[in-house]
Amino acid sequence: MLQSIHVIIPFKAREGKTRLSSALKPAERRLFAFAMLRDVLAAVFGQGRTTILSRQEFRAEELGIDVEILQSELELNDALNSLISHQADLDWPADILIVMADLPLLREKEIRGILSCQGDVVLCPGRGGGTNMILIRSPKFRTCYHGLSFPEHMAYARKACLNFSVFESFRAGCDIDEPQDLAEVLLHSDGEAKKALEMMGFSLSESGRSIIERHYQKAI
Ligand SMILES: Nc1nc2c(ncn2[C@@H]2O[C@H](COP(=O)(O)OP(=O)(O)OP(=O)(O)O)[C@@H](O)[C@H]2O)c(=O)[nH]1
Ligand SMILES: C[C@H](OP(=O)(O)O)C(=O)O
Repeated sequence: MLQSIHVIIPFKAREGKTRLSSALKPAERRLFAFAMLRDVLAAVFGQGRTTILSRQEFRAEELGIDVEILQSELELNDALNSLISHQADLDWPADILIVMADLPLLREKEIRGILSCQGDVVLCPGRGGGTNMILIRSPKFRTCYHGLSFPEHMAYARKACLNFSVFESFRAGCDIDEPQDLAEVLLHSDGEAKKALEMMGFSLSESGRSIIERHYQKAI
């Protein structure tokens, strides 16, 4: 029988996506972060219990989707590892799939893809050495996000004598961190994040000087 899955989506409702500051104002970054979160929620829909692990409180109406929200002021790893420890204390009723909230290119196909991989742990690398998704089947695993987390997660699994595999995917590997990443949203997605960028005046460039350009700055 297939093990059930508990999807956990870490999210910062405020002060997030600061690396986009040169392209988006604070209110635009918040709007865009919520739009990317909606795209991720659409990709994981139907896979199992889903929890948004939010650093800050936010009104469910702002998201506009009925989903469990767990607010924790703990740092990312402390919050996640507390949830993993709790799952272990409950004799592991479900595997845990951690999916970052800044993956707007994600589709159900990538979620099915990581779930089909073997191993006590399945790691999905992001660009620049990060880890965009982690499927955890063992209560012995703990996260070590930030910096070069992908090699650090592999090292952790080895040290804990856990079998791990790597799920490589263009879409799942495309986390939106820097202004140049915004082009990927316009090029490869049709979801809420793309609509948000277009509403804010972004489009693919016809000039060839840059991939995207901004025709206007609509007050939001
Ligand atoms: N719950 C929670 N989520 C976090 C935390 N830090 C990052 N995240 C989320 O994890 C995902 C990937 O993290 P980052 O790419 O570093 O996101 P970020 O911190 O908003 O980006 P920068 O400010 O540009 O570093 C994003 O969806 C964030 O919302 C945290 O401390 N707590
Ligand atoms: C959370 C962090 O995201 P990044 O800062 O690499 O985008 C990571 O993947 O370790």
